[in-house]
Amino acid sequence: MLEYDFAVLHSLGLQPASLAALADIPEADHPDARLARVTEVQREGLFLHDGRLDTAARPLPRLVQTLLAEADALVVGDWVIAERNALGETWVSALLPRINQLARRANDGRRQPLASNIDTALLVMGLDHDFNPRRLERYLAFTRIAAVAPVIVLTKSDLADDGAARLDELAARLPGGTPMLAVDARADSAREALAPWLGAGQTVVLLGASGTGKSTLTNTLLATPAQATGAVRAGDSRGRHTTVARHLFRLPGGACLIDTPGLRTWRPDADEAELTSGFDDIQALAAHCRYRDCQHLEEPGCAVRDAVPADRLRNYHKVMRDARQGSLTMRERKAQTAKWKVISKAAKAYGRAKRGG
Ligand SMILES: Nc1nc2c(ncn2[C@@H]2O[C@H](COP(=O)(O)OP(=O)(O)OP(=O)(O)O)[C@@H](O)[C@H]2O)c(=O)[nH]1
Ligand SMILES: [Zn+2]
Repeated sequence: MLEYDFAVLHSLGLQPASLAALADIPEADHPDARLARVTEVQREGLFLHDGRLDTAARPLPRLVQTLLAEADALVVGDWVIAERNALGETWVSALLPRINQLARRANDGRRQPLASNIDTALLVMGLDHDFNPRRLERYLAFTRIAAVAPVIVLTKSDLADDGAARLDELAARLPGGTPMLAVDARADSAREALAPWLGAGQTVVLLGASGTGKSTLTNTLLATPAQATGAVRAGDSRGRHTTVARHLFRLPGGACLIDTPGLRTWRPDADEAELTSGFDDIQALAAHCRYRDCQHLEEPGCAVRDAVPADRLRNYHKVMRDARQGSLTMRERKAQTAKWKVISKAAKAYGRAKRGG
């Protein structure tokens, strides 16, 4: 059985639940096997961290195939079993079951896994002109489906005159219980406000539209209080982010921050039924609609339409439309692939016939 130092791996975000399946993974029995976390994924290879060392590695082809069969792939945040061979190469042989995962549906309908094993998603939105409760509502539904705990982070509190009113508006509109805070993303106080979710071994992601302050917040979180004083920091704040260009990196307080292209603004990989479960008030009311397949549009006897605020219902319909569009292109793509298979078979047969004749 594979040996590991839990304290060291925990500092990289390992949770006991990830280890539950270890006994069932044959690769873990290999004498050279060790546990590591995927910190970056590139086209050809990836980077792993084992709590002490950063190593370039590649997944074994059979692992790639197994995952591919389920439209899956290794992502940043995964816990894996890796082995170093006599040539000094590191190969990933197995993937530990994920606690959760954020995946998105690309425009062509393909599923694109993005990041895994996340404790908290910081949903970032500006209190300035970017303020958009509907978008936040969708993000909340998405994180709920992915089983990732959300925290709403409203940036640019220093720029908003009516910040308090907007906070009240959100509190009235959104399901209760979601932590919500307003910050100036540039200030040390933002780091202090987020401290409860940034303890050692916690893994967080930042989700939000462009320009909402994710990079600014990242730089603030990366700065230790001593560094964060004076003009020095203001000058190199951008540079600091780029020099730590790992997609999973550790914050001074010991949390892991995943920042991966494509994760920042994201359309989830979920079907209509799953998305409905993200709007649990609508789901509960739908049981009382006259028609089982009620879309909550014009149908008579709809229990949802009267009870749910119009704006929230419109938002729900938008999410459903997007989901349907995604699955449509998915079907089209499958049809396309099937057609290509037939064509290439025909082409091969034609080639054989020609060579034969
Ligand atoms: N005054 C003020 N400005 C902020 C705050 N947060 C971000 N900004 C500014 O808003 C602009 C955009 O912030 P970024 O951090 O680059 O936004 P982003 O979310 O990383 O944007 P993308 O990289 O496009 O995804 C920058 O000029 C920041 O300085 C804030 O809390 N207060
Ligand atoms: Zn209905």
